[in-house]
Parts: sequence; structure tokens; C-alpha cells
Amino acid sequence: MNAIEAKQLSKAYGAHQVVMGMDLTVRKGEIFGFLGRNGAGKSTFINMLTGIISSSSGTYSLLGVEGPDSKVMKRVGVMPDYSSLYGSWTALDHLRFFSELSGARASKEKCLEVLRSVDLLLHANKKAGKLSFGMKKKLGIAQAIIHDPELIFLDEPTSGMDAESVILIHRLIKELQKQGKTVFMTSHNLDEVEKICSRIAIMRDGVIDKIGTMEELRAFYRSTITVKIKHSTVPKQEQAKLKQWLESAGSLLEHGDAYTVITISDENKIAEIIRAFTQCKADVLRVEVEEPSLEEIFLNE
Ligand SMILES: Nc1ncnc2c1ncn2[C@@H]1O[C@H](COP(=O)(O)OP(=O)(O)OP(=O)(O)O)[C@@H](O)[C@H]1O
Repeated sequence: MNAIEAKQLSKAYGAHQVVMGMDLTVRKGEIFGFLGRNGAGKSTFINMLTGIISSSSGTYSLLGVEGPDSKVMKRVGVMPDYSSLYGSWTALDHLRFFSELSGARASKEKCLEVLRSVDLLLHANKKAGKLSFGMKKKLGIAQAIIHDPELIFLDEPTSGMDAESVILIHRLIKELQKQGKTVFMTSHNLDEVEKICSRIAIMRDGVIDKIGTMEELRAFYRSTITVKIKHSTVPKQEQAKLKQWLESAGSLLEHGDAYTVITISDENKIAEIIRAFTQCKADVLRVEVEEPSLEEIFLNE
């Protein structure tokens, strides 16, 4: 059973087609990263899945149940927009209220345990209006997980958080995955997505432009493997031969006395490059290989 299945899901506001026939499958137990530029349609897509807005056409299911279905939503956690917190309620009040809404009625101990997991225990009795932006985000994450849901939607969970908090939330998300839960998260932080997501979809103009694991996405952009070589000076009589060989192996970006940078399309070429230097009587002192980052893939539209 898949955690999320969308088939030809669409949303239009008047003549403006915001989501155009989206097909998407998220497997159970995945940490799925959902990316796209501002206005790509990510929130609209999530809002349809979580029943906040209705779709114009298409179907979807969550945890195998065709939506919209209020019963299945008790097994789903959604991180609310921080602006929807009640300023005069404490962090603890929020968790109690939201767990009751889902029918789980978490005990005070459970609420405190969840607040501890997002490092808000010391602020349990603080009014939400007095929490900092990062703390409000943490409270939103706590609300999304208080009822022990199987599927969790997190909208930019770490934006505006300090570095230590980001690490804490990444650990928490991985822990949720270890418990068998599925996390569907949006983020504008590509490093974060690259680090913790098992699969990634990039949305553009209302459709999915790219989808796959980091490895699969990289496979489309293998032409940009960059190899940086620190080497000893190549003897004069070998220099022309080596340069000619390197130019036939890939795009030679830099070729100096002690340092060479080349981009190649096939990682098997790396060993051949090292051999070419050795055969031309130069020692290879260090080799660095850089694969395309998610940032390059994201921008390469
Ligand atoms: N209620 C609405 N009425 C009309 N247009 C809307 C409405 N909600 C969203 N849109 C439009 O739909 C498009 C997609 O918006 P959406 O909020 O889904 O983008 P997003 O990918 O989540 O962006 P961001 O990264 O900025 O959150 C935008 O052009 C937006 O103006």
C-alpha cells in the first residue's frame, strides 16, 4: 500500500491552472522531498491532499483510502501554518487541543514528551504569541506528530531555525522514518533535501518536472562530474600528449603545472585519467570528484 497516490490531480482558479494533472506515488516509509520555485503549486497540491481545498479534477488516496476522507485524516499529521497558532494559548494547550481534535487525546506526559522531542519542553507553558518564529515552527511540527500519525506533511519544517535546531529536526524526521512513518516535506533548502530525503520531486508550472532518488536525478546530469587533480609537474616532452588525451576524455577546464580540472560524463573515466598522468610520468597527489548537486539539478531546467 502506498502512503500517497495522486492521479491526474488538478486545480484551477478560474482560468488559472495551478496544478495540471499531477500523478504522484509516495511509498510508505519514505522521506519525500517536494521542491519547486515560489508559486510552482506545491502548497496547492498539498492542500488538496490534506482536504484544505477541493480539487478541480482527478483523484487521490492517502494510506490506501480514497480522499477526501475525514477518518483517514486522523492517521495523518499536517504541520499548520505558524500564523494559525492561538497567541494566548500555551504550547501545551495547543498539543492537547490538536490531539483531541484527532481523537487521540494525548496525556500531559505524552504532550511533554513530544515538546521535548522538538526542544520546547522549557517553553511548554509559554503563550504561543510569545514564542520566537523558530519555536512556532517547532510547535507546528509537534502538532503534526502529537497523535502518532502514519503519514506526516511538513511544510518547510526548518526554515528560520538556527543550525542546532535544524540538526535536531533532521534527527527527529529520520527517527519518524525509523518508526515506519512516511514524511512528505517541502523545503527551499536544497542541502537539507539532499541530506535527508529518500526521493525528491521537483514541481514546475503545475506539473512534476523531475522525480527520483538523488542517484537517479544525478544520472541525468552525469556530464557534469567534475574531477580535480593535484599532481606533480608533467615532464616537458609528455605535456602535449597528456593535454591531447585529456581533451579527448572530457572538457578540460583548467590544466596548469600542478592542478588540473576536467568534467567528464562517465565515472569510469576517473581511473583512466589517473593512469594517463602516471603514464606521462607525473605523480597524482590528490583527486577530488564532485557530482552534480541538487542545486545544479534544480537550476538545470
Ligand atoms: N486561492 C487562490 N486563488 C487564486 N490563485 C491562487 C490561490 N492560491 C494559490 N493561487 C496561485 O497558485 C499558484 C501556486 O501557488 P502555491 O501557493 O501552490 O505555490 P507554492 O509552490 O506553494 O509556492 P511557495 O513556494 O511560495 O509556497 C500561484 O500563482 C498562486 O498565486
